[in-house]
Amino acid sequence: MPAFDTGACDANALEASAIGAALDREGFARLPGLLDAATCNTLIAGYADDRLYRSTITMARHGFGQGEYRYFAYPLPPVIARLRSALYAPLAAIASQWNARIGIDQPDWPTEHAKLIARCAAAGQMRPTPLILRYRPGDHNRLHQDVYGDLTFPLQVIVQLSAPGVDFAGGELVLVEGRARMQSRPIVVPLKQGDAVVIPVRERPVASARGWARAAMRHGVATVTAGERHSLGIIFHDAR
Ligand SMILES: O=C(O)CCC(=O)C(=O)O
Ligand SMILES: [Fe+2]
Repeated sequence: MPAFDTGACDANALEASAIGAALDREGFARLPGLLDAATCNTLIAGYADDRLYRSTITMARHGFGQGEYRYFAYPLPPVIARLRSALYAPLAAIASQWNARIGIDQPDWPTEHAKLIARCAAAGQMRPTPLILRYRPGDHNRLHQDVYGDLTFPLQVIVQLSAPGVDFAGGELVLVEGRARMQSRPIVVPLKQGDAVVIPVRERPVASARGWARAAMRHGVATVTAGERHSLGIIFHDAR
């Protein structure tokens, strides 16, 4: 079993107010250097270890794009379990603020991740959603939203595990923002190895002339043109 508990996450990166401000300004918030290179490489090496996963998805079979991803099984590798609960706290504060602005999803969000998981279980959502993705040349991820049941926590995190320009080329993370009566806006998120990004799962509040409006958000990955790209997805709600 790889040594998953070596990676520390940078607590300074987890300021709710800074993350919230970046989301408001750009539609995403980068968390630079969330994982060190050794932890990224250990997670990549773990892609081959069947014992870590509950299922493997061939994206082309479902019209999701081309490539493969694997959902981690419970218990999650310690570094992922720690990241999921450490990241949740500041994001729950932002999610509650978004509720006040545009009233999405739940009336309130628990402050601890374990309580969100209990709420998911009560709604019949009991399967873990953190996943690792693997893209090879020609692979890509079509624009989508990671909704896994009625209970959808509105923010998620993606970690770039491979080194762009070294391990792979192409494969840019792309967000598309849709607003009423406007053309869609493309957003490319620049990420280095170990960087993470916080993105809205389905929508986010945007300031408009008449108060807060909703912007619909989808994300995907452009075609990988060379090498191999791995990423880690941390979704906070569990799946049906
Ligand atoms: O590979 C990526 O960067 C995107 C992964 C993704 O869609 C997700 O984590 O939800
Ligand atoms: Fe996704």
